[in-house]
Amino acid sequence: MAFLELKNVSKSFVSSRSRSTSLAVRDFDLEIAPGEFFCLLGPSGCGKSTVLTMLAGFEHPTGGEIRVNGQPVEGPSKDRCVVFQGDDSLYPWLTAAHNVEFGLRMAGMPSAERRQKVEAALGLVGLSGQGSKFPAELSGGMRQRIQIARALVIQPKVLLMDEPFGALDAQTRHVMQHELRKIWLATKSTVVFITHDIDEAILLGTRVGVMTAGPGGTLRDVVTINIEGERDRLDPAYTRYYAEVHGMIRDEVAKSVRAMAA
Ligand SMILES: Nc1ncnc2c1ncn2[C@@H]1O[C@H](COP(=O)(O)OP(=O)(O)OP(=O)(O)O)[C@@H](O)[C@H]1O
Repeated sequence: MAFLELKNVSKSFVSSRSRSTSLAVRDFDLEIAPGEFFCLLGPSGCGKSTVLTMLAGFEHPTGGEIRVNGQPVEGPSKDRCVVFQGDDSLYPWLTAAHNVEFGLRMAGMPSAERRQKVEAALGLVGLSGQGSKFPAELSGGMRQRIQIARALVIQPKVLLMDEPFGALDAQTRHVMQHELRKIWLATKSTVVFITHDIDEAILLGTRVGVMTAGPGGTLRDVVTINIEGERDRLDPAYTRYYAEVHGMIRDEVAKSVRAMAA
């Protein structure tokens, strides 16, 4: 059963200065089942973030249709939570726990229930006992985990993540990938995850979608990653998937280089 559906979706932007139109995404068709972890890869500028912002309801398709649980997406919803790259969106004047709690407070949840949920969310991201610290007292990786906890605590039906680990150093990134995989195995939320990193996509995704080069990228192929449980870069299956996806990305990058040179 499809939970997220993108049917023949296109998106054009009109420049406010020149009034010219540029195509960001074209004829994008995809169905995502509940509980999937779908990773979207593609060359820079192919339209990955545009797909995500349309799923979030921040932008509207100029063609086609997007449905979540059978309902057309008409705008943002608390059922679809977005985590962006970096940690700029935390409130610096609130503690980590109060940042995580913010959405629950806005929803009017009683304080005892809020505290319990915040503690559980901090535990899920490996930050139990760190709730009284302010963002400035935490490392970049910890701040990013607070962002993820803030999204998880409201138990959204869909978690939309746009390169959430893009700004982290390699070591922290590996730790965060491992933790996100564990969180997803425990919660089985529906996740759409944008990344540039083939390794990250294969470590995390149940399926990996590869987009064609932009401008006006579309979905080229989807690879199902059949590796259960924790994933390991030394697993021969990992290497096979890596080679398959890498081949597709290499072709697409070569096409975009040729198009730029023409
Ligand atoms: N708000 C906007 N207004 C005008 N053009 C936009 C807007 N957002 C995106 N674009 C254009 O749409 C195209 C796709 O951009 P998008 O950010 O979705 O690509 P991407 O695959 O996420 O890129 P990257 O991997 O570099 O982050 C680009 O040509 C970009 O300039």
